[in-house]
Amino acid sequence: MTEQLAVAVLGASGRMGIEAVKAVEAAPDMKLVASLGRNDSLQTLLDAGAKYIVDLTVPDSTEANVRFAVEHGMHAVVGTTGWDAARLAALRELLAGNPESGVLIAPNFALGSVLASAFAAKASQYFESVEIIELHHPNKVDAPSGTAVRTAQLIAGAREQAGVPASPDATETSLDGARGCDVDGVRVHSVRLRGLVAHQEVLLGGPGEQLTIRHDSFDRASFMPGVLLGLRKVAAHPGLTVGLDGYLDLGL
Ligand SMILES: NC(=O)C1=CN([C@@H]2O[C@H](COP(=O)(O)OP(=O)(O)OC[C@H]3O[C@@H](n4cnc5c(N)ncnc54)[C@H](O)[C@@H]3O)[C@@H](O)[C@H]2O)C=CC1
Ligand SMILES: O=C(O)C1=N[C@H](C(=O)O)C[C@H](O)C1
Repeated sequence: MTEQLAVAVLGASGRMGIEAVKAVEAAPDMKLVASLGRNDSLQTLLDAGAKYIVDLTVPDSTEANVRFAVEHGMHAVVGTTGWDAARLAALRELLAGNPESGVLIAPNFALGSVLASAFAAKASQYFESVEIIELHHPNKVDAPSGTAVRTAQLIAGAREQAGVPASPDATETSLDGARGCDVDGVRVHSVRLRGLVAHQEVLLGGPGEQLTIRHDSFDRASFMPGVLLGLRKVAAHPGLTVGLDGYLDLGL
């Protein structure tokens, strides 16, 4: 039998961390060597012999955690939000000096969500208007969601490449926030509602028609196959990969 992957979960007491601990423990090709909470020292990773980390913490912590992992020769699978362009650029630079390590920053681990974002980007080249509505549980600390930001960036890139002009919008006066926020020219609206987990709709409008591409995560179990896939693939992809689609052959 091949050697088991020595995995540490950071944020292990959180909503996602609890699921990830269970998923790694149940995976025959993995061994959970450490589970870290907010007050645990990163030194624990070295003492436990971790070779892979799964980061499911908070935007304020994730950058330092990944930096530590890379500087100590580990691979990192990261679901935490907050990886803006400046943070990604700093990480790329760090990885250039540590070329053995692989890092996956995955805004969403659910396969359906990854597909929905890719389909939306493709479809957005053929519609005049596009807007995103993301809907989440009310305990979420960041808005808009990382998934919505990523989806908007993919859409903006696809439309720019296809030469599609900005979505029409005649708004002259509005209350603050009424038109959501602007991510690379795409309007994103955030809903926080008790009972929800993680959901997103991309609305695409053309003359006399609308296409809606919707994905729903009803349970955090939906994210676990993607976490395990990321762990199995990350070492074979040194450097930085943004989006689980980087490990999939979507052919879109
Ligand atoms: N990529 C994906 O598919 C998904 C990503 N997320 C993202 O994952 C992150 C976590 O989400 P939840 O589990 O819902 O949040 P949560 O708030 O339930 O859990 C975060 C946990 O991290 C802990 N923590 C904070 N700093 C830490 C540190 N330095 N070391 C270790 N633990 C630390 C907190 O005490 C807390 O227990 C968020 O950024 C969320 O947006 C959530 C769901 C899916
Ligand atoms: O906080 C969450 O719950 C989620 N966070 C990620 C995001 O911000 O996109 C992924 C998923 O939407 C759930």
